[in-house]
Amino acid sequence: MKLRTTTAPAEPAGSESERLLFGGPLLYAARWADHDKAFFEMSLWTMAAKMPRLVALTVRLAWRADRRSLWTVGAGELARGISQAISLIAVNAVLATVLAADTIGYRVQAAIPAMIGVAITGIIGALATAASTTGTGRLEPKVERVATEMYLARVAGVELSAIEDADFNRLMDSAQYGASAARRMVNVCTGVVGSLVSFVAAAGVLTVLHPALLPLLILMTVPRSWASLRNARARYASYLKWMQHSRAGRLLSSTLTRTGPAPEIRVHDVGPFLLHHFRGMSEASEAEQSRLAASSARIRLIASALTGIAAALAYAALGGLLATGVMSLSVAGTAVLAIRSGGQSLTTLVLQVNNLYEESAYVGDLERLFTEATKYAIPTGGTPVPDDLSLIRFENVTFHYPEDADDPKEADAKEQRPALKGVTLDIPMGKIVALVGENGSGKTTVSKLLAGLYQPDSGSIRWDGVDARALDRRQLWSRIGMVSQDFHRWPFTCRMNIAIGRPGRPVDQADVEEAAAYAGADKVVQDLPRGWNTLLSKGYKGGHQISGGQWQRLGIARARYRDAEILIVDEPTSALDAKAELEVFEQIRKLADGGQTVVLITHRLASVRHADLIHVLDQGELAESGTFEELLHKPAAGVFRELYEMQRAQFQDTTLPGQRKAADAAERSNAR
Ligand SMILES: Nc1ncnc2c1ncn2[C@@H]1O[C@H](COP(=O)(O)OP(=O)(O)OP(=O)(O)O)[C@@H](O)[C@H]1O
Repeated sequence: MKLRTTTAPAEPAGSESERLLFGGPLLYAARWADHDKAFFEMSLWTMAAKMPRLVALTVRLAWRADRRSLWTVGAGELARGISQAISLIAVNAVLATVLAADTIGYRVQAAIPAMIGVAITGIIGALATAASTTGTGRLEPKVERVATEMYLARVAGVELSAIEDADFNRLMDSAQYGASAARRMVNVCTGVVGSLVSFVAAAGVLTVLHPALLPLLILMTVPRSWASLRNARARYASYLKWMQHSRAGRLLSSTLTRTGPAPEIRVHDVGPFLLHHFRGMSEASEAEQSRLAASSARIRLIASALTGIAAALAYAALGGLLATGVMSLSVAGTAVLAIRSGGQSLTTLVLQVNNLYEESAYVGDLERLFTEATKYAIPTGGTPVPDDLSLIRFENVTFHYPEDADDPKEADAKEQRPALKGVTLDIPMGKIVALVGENGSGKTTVSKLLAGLYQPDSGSIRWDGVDARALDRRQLWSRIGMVSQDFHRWPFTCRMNIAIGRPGRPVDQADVEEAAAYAGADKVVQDLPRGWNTLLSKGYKGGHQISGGQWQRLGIARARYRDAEILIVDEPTSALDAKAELEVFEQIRKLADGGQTVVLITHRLASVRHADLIHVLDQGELAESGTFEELLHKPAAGVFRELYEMQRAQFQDTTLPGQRKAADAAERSNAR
């Protein structure tokens, strides 16, 4: 049985702003893209089969978050339903006594115990509802927190290759809504349990009163249930269709309020332009909202008319039963009450089940992320890293970056070039090893493989003969400090930006200051308004911004503070002034004197003069290796010498004030 026969919503044509700014209907990875089709093609049975698992996941999350509150909610809902059933039976007793053939005084007196029963069950029902509401209120934020923590822990524990994988990325994107959906599911599940218990209570009472009444109750609720299902599905279909559009609208508004683009928005006067398109995109989705509201009103109107007809049928049947003497007046009165309360419960139940399904799609993504994250999880344990390490060797290492699987046709058409191909090189401990080569030659890739962030496709990286794949990865990382090209600028205090190099230990101010002095970051701190406590993020109160070169000094200080055996520095001086650059290279040289291994990636070839070993990479392959002198004085000029000559020529061409280039002078004398 299909819930709906129509297919998934067609691709949106896109608003004018969307076309102008984003080149047509947006190509973002839609977080619903994976399950929109599933939703629309899903039969009621598949849907019913899938839901218990997702409800169980939510219950497990709730159990983990706060089992006491979970018990409270369960017991509260059960008590509410039971009190409702007893209340109906008591009402029946009251009516039977009041309508019996006797004096009014006697009848009222006789009905008092049943009336007390109605009052007590009412009080119990109210208390149970209050307990359930309090429990749900306590559970909801905790479930969201537990689900978010699990999500974050799983994501933090996967390999870097998974984080860069397009499919996993899409899953991370959609699953991030799973935690808030799990929170809402707690409420919805409570609603389902509550309305189910209420419905069962009313249906039970009705069946006892007369078996023919139950189908009448169901008949009365069918139109309203149909309408609510239909409207919810229309809302959802519209949501799918317009999701990327709304996301783009939010992108525009957030761009206007973020600090990063703020200078350009002002200088280039982009504000009114963005506002104009924000309005354009909002108006397009407002039109969709109006269409939805009108269609929903229409459906409700039809449902109300059908409910009216069904109610008339039900009451006519009730009248028939009364007229034929099959049912007494008191039973008919109770039946009316039971039909009303059962009808309400059933409508709520259908609505809540519908909500449950909507939310469970998001929770399903969260569940899928948990499964996928386990597949890509960084292995725990392994061979201990040798204590007195003497050599790391890359043996015939070939490596491709994970491909973007978005367009397999494109991927097939263009055989991906490996980032590294058959690279064999040595990194002796306690030395300075430089990696040089042109842009894209594979230097950073070598450093990332060395740091255990990726594993080679073929070949191996051996730490004193042990394949790095077998090593305990956490231990391996504890030996490595890294200042990558795009090292993170933490939006924390200046002190924390250095101390985060050793996050597992308490902050040691003396070590922080030593590391800062080492990297020349002490001068940066002196100029900060609140010294070490200055928050290095402009968007917050007291936040302060520092220059790219100042950040770089902090990055180097952070790696120094980490005090790891192997320090990888990728373009450490790109943002430094000439004086600071000389200082940093001098400090790096001293590190090796102290026994630390430094793997230095740089384009400034003059700076690798003091390296013990230079590896030159060219298009992912090792072109040559040697010391600075060896590489410059090879009989046949290699890549290194070529690059070095080019850099040297740039400086020789530079004319200082009061000097004239030789060529210039020759030209002028010729002209004379
Ligand atoms: N995360 C990544 N995903 C896919 N390809 C990548 C990734 N990082 C680098 N590459 C590709 O791998 C190749 C080697 O890049 P790598 O960053 O190692 O070069 P590099 O020598 O460090 O360059 P540069 O001097 O510009 O920093 C390049 O072709 C690059 O496009």
